[in-house]
Amino acid sequence: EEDQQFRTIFQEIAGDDMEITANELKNVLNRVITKHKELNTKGFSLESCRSMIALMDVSFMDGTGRLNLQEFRHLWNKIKQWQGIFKHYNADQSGSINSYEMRNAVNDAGFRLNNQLYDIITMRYANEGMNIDFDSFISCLVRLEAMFRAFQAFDQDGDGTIRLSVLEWLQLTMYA
Ligand SMILES: O=C(O)/C(S)=C/c1c[nH]c2cc(Br)ccc12
Ligand SMILES: [Ca+2]
Repeated sequence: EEDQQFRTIFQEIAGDDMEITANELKNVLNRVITKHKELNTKGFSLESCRSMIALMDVSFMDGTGRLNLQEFRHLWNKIKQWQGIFKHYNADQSGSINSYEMRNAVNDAGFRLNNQLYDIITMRYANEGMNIDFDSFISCLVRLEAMFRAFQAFDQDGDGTIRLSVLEWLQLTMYA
């Protein structure tokens, strides 16, 4: 039942081609965002939406440049889960969280990183005040989760290491 409802939403956004483009994703995410004033964000840029689609492509191994139902459902459920974590740390409704809260939020999202990675995330996603706004927060977690999934997809024997030629490496890093 809930799945049918979701399929209907997807169909409405995707249109007859049954695939969601970056522009369609931007429209639907920003429409939802306007209903959540406490997120205090201007919404996702087209560039962030392109990146989210590429990351779903990479982690679902189907480079279509658009979201099919499976990819959209995964992304939608992840954003829904992660926005809840963001709201928990955005108690003052400032619309951003600091690097210490980010470390806890990343942990709450189920990721176990090392100090160097937390610093890298702050450097890459925080603003000059060392705070991370909602869209940066979501963009960071979408990338983190997609890169974990892509590694697991490459690590067939599960030994924790992967072998990539330079061109395979470039395909991954240039697209995602
Ligand atoms: O506050 C809630 O109960 C829900 S269901 C929030 C959201 C559920 N999906 C979302 C996507 C974006 Br973008 C922003 C907020 C939400
Ligand atoms: Ca795709």
